[in-house]
Amino acid sequence: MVSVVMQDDYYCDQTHLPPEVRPQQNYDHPQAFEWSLLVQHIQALRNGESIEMPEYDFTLHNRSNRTIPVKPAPVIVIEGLFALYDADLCDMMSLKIYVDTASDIRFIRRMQRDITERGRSVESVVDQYLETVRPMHKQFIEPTKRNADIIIPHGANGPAVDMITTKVASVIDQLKRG
Ligand SMILES: Nc1ncnc2c1ncn2[C@@H]1O[C@H](COP(=O)(O)OP(=O)(O)O)[C@@H](O)[C@H]1O
Ligand SMILES: Nc1ccn([C@@H]2O[C@H](COP(=O)(O)O)[C@@H](O)[C@H]2O)c(=O)n1
Repeated sequence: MVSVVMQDDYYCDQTHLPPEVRPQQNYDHPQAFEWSLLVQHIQALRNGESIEMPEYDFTLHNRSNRTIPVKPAPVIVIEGLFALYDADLCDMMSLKIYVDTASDIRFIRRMQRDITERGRSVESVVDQYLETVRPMHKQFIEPTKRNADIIIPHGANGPAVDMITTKVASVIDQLKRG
């Protein structure tokens, strides 16, 4: 019923870069992503074709050598920091949602996640946050709020989820009626 495409998995392949250089890249700039492949994959899913989504390994700062098969479905969810950035992708969306969360909460979650799941140190998370994550958020992510149909404050909450569920059900209903 739902195909989920994670934008993180479309970070550019960095096999050409020496491993010691990879951690220094700016991963919060739009150029860090392979947009053409993401757009191509969304178009394929919309045309009823399956895709092989790349798989990204944050511990290696590179794509893994596996892919994730994604089947087409009536609902396609694109989730990620830059989900509302690209105009071509936004044009294909029936519902655009920006989930807002306070910056201190984001930072705490990121610190815990990057250390437990992505092989990072406290120092590297703090350095990266100050050098790229924070300024790029202000420059590129925050403005994409303007592209949203719905802005959810304070993370997911019951009434917002109910509204989204109702809207998605109505889009599916319209599709069924043709
Ligand atoms: N609503 C929430 N309440 C508590 N912790 C959360 C919530 N959402 C995400 N987290 C935690 O924050 C961290 C980052 O979540 P993740 O899904 O990786 O975020 P991102 O949106 O950046 O991909 C994870 O450890 C996750 O468990
Ligand atoms: N090699 C990489 C690639 C990306 N990042 C950071 O991940 C963040 C996006 O992932 P979410 O799951 O939080 O959406 C982004 O802010 C990048 O800085 C990284 O650290 N290393």
